Amino acid sequence: MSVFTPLQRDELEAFLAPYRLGRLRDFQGITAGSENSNFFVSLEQGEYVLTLIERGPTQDLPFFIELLERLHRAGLPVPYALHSEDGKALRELAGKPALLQPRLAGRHVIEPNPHHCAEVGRLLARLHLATREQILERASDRGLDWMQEQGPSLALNLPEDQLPLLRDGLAEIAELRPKLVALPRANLHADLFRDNVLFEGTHLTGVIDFYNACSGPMLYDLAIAVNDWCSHPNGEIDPERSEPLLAAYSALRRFTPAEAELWQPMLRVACVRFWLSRLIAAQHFEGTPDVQVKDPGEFHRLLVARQQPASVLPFAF
Ligand SMILES: Nc1ncnc2c1ncn2[C@@H]1O[C@H](COP(=O)(O)OP(=O)(O)O)[C@@H](O)[C@H]1O
Ligand SMILES: N[C@@H](CCOP(=O)(O)O)C(=O)O
Repeated sequence: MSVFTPLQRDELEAFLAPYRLGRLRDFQGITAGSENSNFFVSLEQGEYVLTLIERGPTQDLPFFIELLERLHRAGLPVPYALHSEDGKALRELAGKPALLQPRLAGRHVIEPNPHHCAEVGRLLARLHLATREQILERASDRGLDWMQEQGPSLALNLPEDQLPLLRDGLAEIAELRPKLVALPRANLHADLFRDNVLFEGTHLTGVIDFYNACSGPMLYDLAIAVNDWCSHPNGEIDPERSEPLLAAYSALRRFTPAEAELWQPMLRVACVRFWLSRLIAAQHFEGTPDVQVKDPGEFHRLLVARQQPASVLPFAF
């Protein structure tokens, strides 16, 4: 999104003082993103990102802080909350929960090639391996139950010809639910889209926006990533990108036969999840200045394409 909560220089200076990072040189709101208000903050001692949390239950913020701290300690290129001089990682600014994090280098890649995709596969495997032995439990607030709750009312506003697809998607989720939740679990990013990853060349330098992170089946993270990183504009999966992503992942963690069996349905579950959340965002924010609204139709196209077998999980090697 965008900046939902504008900041004045003097209130920002007062907020930053306890980090002891020198004087404020400059700051600017970040227009990318869709959930929170983010600002690039330039201080004498370096470059930072300030996030004001705009959505979601604030009782979950310690989860995000602990997860990122753990991933940072495991050597993953993630932001993590800096502590002020009185030891606080989570503070408040303009009435919102606020975090100050180091600014990661790199840029978003809009048209990824097979090398970028392999990096994304490796990163996901590292994230899962770093957490699966000691999972920090958090149910997604946009998980399977949420889809079943939201789907029917959102369906009411869909064009007639899109309805059956959503209805069938929700029915499949209900039917497969016991199998999906029994898949191998870890902590998930659960939103690993291109606009949440930074690259320098083909080297992955940062993963951001962990506010959908949760515990759940690792395969779901793969499905979310493949849908976004490896799809043609018509929604079909491009094997030249999906195969390197899945191969790089499985070189670090082998897929199980149950994961291979559920791969196609999981790709559809991930389509339904983001189709619904984009429909909600479009309802709330369409036409609002400075707010980026992503096209729900993209996930309709992807879900249409995922009705045919789309890609194979390399579980055998
Ligand atoms: N730690 C960071 N380092 C560098 N850039 C960042 C960092 N955090 C956020 N950004 C920038 O801010 C933008 C929005 O951040 P994001 O977390 O995706 O927002 P939202 O929570 O609103 O979806 C990103 O696209 C990226 O350009
Ligand atoms: N990356 C998603 C937006 C994040 O999902 P949300 O449920 O937190 O809005 C997208 O591209 O739709």
